Amino acid sequence: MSLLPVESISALSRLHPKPAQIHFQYGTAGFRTIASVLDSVLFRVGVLAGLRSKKLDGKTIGVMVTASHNPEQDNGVKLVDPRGEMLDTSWEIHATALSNAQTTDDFIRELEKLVQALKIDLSKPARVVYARDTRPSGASLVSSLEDGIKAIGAEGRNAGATRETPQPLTIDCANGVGAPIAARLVEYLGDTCLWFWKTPLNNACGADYVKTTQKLPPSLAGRLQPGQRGCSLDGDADRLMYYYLDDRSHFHMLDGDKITALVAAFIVELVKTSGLDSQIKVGVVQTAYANGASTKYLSERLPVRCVSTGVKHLHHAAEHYNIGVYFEANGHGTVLFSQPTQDILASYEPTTPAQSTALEHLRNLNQLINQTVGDALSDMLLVEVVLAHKAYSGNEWDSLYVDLPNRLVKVVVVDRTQFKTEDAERQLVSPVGLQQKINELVRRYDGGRSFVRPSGTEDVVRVYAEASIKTQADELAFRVAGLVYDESGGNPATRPKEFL
Ligand SMILES: CC(=O)N[C@H]1[C@@H](OP(=O)(O)O)O[C@H](CO)[C@@H](O)[C@@H]1O
Ligand SMILES: [Mg+2]
Repeated sequence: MSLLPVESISALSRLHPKPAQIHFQYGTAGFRTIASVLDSVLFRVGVLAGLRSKKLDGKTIGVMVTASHNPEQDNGVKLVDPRGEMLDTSWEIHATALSNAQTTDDFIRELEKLVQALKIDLSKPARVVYARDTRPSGASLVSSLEDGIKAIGAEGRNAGATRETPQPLTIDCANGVGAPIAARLVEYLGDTCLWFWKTPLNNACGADYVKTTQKLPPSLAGRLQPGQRGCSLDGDADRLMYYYLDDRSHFHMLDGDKITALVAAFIVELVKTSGLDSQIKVGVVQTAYANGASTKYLSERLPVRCVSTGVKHLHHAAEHYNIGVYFEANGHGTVLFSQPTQDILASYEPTTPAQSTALEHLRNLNQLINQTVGDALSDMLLVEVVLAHKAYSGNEWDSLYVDLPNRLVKVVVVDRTQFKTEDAERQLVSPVGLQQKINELVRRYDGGRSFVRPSGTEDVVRVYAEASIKTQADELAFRVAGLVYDESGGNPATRPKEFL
């Protein structure tokens, strides 16, 4: 049987001496008093939480540092048992006794008595999760608590690491139909949440500008601060692109693939936590234009299907899942909850507080998301909700996976109808033999992937290429573009000079 780690407890306990002549009491809602006298209490609560967890075979004990509605100069701490209920009342007396031991030696003696009386097996693991409210005294009290958790050798997790007050989201609607609506949204949310920036109509702004140039709309330069999130809608407000500037003011784009990853991972987590994972299957639909790194990230977490370009294909495929998430890389998309899934969410009875919270979040998402595709403002609210829940900054969101370098090239050909594809547009079947030549090229590039398809909206053929480094992605794209041009009877005199 392990012994109490007396040395580590003594050493750390001396850093948190009990003030003389104060009697503490674990009351209705734990210890609560003027914050300036609570240092030793927090340390000792950390040790006690570890012991309680060991007594319960390593189940997680919660510690909340708060004085609720009391004045700012007060603070307090309460313990929470593994299922979210308040500390078993039979332990309150131990908390009171430990908190009133005058010296470190007295404290150790009290601990030894407790371990013996309750037959606590000290070799068991211990886990403590903690958080605090917004009181100015909270940070230092949490660090006293952390010393206590450390002293007893428990594993601690700070669940209250709050996202620093996020800067407002700046929204560029390309001065299109989203603009008057966004202006009204600011009236509701206030300009601490949202800034609406009037940009010129579809001129060097909007989702398409951001996606194709991978640059900040010039009209936002100097406005968007490092770390701040921005987003651009297109003129008819059915596409959404996010971005942020890092500490060195470098621009980072968060496109439809990043939105899919953020939202799908969040929904999968909620379904699992709610206990509904055997009944509700979440899936993703992408097109061949989805970045290969996003497909890899998503495939490790949930089923992913690839379909032909265009929301009509994505939407119908998403309907086959219980919850289907789809965004084209260029920012069109939504999330669909099937009717049977909505019924399950309405009638399901959770059995734990964690299940109940996750269920509530799923019900709210079902309400928030406009499941009729084409509402970028609803998509924007969805992204903001997930970021707030995960306490993610743009940078953390961006780090879910690292995009593979890629290049999209348009090729003007004599007759684009001769280009025919299969396998969700990833294989050319006509002109005959061209796909094989593309495959031979792709094989020469590390992480290479390329496909060719006729555009359904412009008189061009599109070439997409990816590779593990940017120069190689560009080179592969221009080689394939050259091949497409030559093989489809392009005039050598007008061959674009960048084609290889
Ligand atoms: C590579 C690309 O961005 N293609 C776009 C574009 O289709 P094309 O068939 O590639 O022209 O316009 C569609 C309609 O807006 C959009 O759904 C699709 O994502
Ligand atoms: Mg549009």
